[in-house]
Amino acid sequence: MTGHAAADLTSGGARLPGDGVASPLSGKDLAASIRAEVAAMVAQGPAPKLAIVTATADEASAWYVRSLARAAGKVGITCEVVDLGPHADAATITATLVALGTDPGTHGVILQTPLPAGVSAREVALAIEPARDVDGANPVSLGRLATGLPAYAPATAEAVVALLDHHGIALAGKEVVVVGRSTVVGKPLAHLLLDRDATVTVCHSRTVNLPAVTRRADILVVAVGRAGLVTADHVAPGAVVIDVGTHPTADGGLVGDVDAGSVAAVAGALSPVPGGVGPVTTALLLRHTLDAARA
Ligand SMILES: NC(=O)C1=CN([C@@H]2O[C@H](COP(=O)(O)OP(=O)(O)OC[C@H]3O[C@@H](n4cnc5c(N)ncnc54)[C@H](OP(=O)(O)O)[C@@H]3O)[C@@H](O)[C@H]2O)C=CC1
Ligand SMILES: Nc1nc(=O)c2c([nH]1)NC[C@@H]1CN(c3ccc(C(=O)N[C@@H](CCC(=O)O)C(=O)O)cc3)C=[N+]21
Repeated sequence: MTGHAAADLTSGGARLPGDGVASPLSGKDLAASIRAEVAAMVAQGPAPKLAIVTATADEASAWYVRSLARAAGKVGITCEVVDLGPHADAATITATLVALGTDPGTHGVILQTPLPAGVSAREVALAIEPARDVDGANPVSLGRLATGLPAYAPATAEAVVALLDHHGIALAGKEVVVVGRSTVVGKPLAHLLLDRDATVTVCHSRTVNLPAVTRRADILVVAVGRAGLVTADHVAPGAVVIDVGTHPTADGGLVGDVDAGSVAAVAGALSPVPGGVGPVTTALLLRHTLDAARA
C-alpha cells in the first residue's frame, strides 16, 4: 500500500491525492530489518555495551529504559543501567559520564531525561564522550551535525528521515514543516532535512497562525509533546504527516501529537503511534551502539 503511495510521491508530485484514507507509514518493518542487521553484525565480534545513565523517578523514563534494555538484549548488546537516583547533583552525573567515556568495556552512553531540578541537561551532556554519544545529546554532537562533521544524530531525528526514506518519500525540494524546536528532535531534524535539500520551516509555541504555516507543508513532522495538537485543519490535502509524539493513555495505550482520526481523512500518508517513529528510534540507537563499538 505504502509502496504505491511512495511511487506517486517520488515521481515528482509533491503530495498524494487526498482520497480520504492516509497510507500508514509503519516503522515496524524498518525497525525489524535494522535490528536483524545489527544482530548479525554483533554476532561476528565481541558484544558491544551500552550504558544508560538515569537520575529520575519519572515513570515514562523508566519504561523507556526497560524497553531499550530489552531491545539491546535481543540483538546481543549488553546494557548497563547506571541509576544515580532522583537527587543526584551535576558533579556526580558529570563524573559518571566522564568515567563511562573512557571505560574500555563501554561503547555507547545515553543520559536519560528528565534530570533532577537544578541540573542543566546541556551542561552535563558536555561530559558525554562524542565518540560514544549514541543519542547525539552532547551539544558538540549537534554542532558537528550542523556543520557536516561526522556525529551521531539524536536517534529520533534520524528515525524520521529513515522512515521517510524507507517509504520512498523524496525530500529534495520539498516544503517540510517541523513543529517543535527541541534539542532532541526539532533542531537536529532541521539540519538532517537541510542536508537532504528540503526547504525547512521550524515552528514552535510562539509561531503565529500555526495552521496556516503547517498547511504549506508537503511533509509535516510533529514533535510538540501535546496529544492531538495537530488536527485536520493543520494539514494540506495529500500531505505526508510524521507523528513523533508519544503519550501514554489511561487505558494503557499510546497516542501521538497528531489527532490521527481527523488527519487520516486529509493526509496522503500518516505515521501511526504506536508503530511509527518509536520502534525505528530504538533500532537506530542499537545501530549507533554497534557503530561505536566497531569504530
Ligand atoms: N518516538 C520517539 O522516539 C520520541 C518521541 N518523543 C516525543 O515527541 C514529543 C516532543 O518531544 P520533545 O521534542 O522532547 O519535546 P519538548 O517539550 O522538548 O519540545 C516541544 C516543542 O514543541 C513546541 N510546542 C509546544 N506547544 C506548542 C504549540 N501549541 N504550538 C507549537 N509548538 C509548540 C515547543 O515550543 P517552545 O520551544 O516555544 O517551547 C517546543 O519547541 C513528545 O511527545 C515526546 O514524548 C520525543 C523523543 C523521542
Ligand atoms: N534524549 C531523549 N531521547 C529519546 O529518544 C527520548 C527522550 N529523550 N525522551 C523520551 C522519549 C520517548 N521515546 C520513545 C522511544 C520509543 C518508543 C517506542 O518504541 N514506542 C512504541 C510503543 C510501545 C508501546 O506500545 O507501549 C511505538 O511507538 O510503537 C516510545 C518512546 C524516546 N524518547
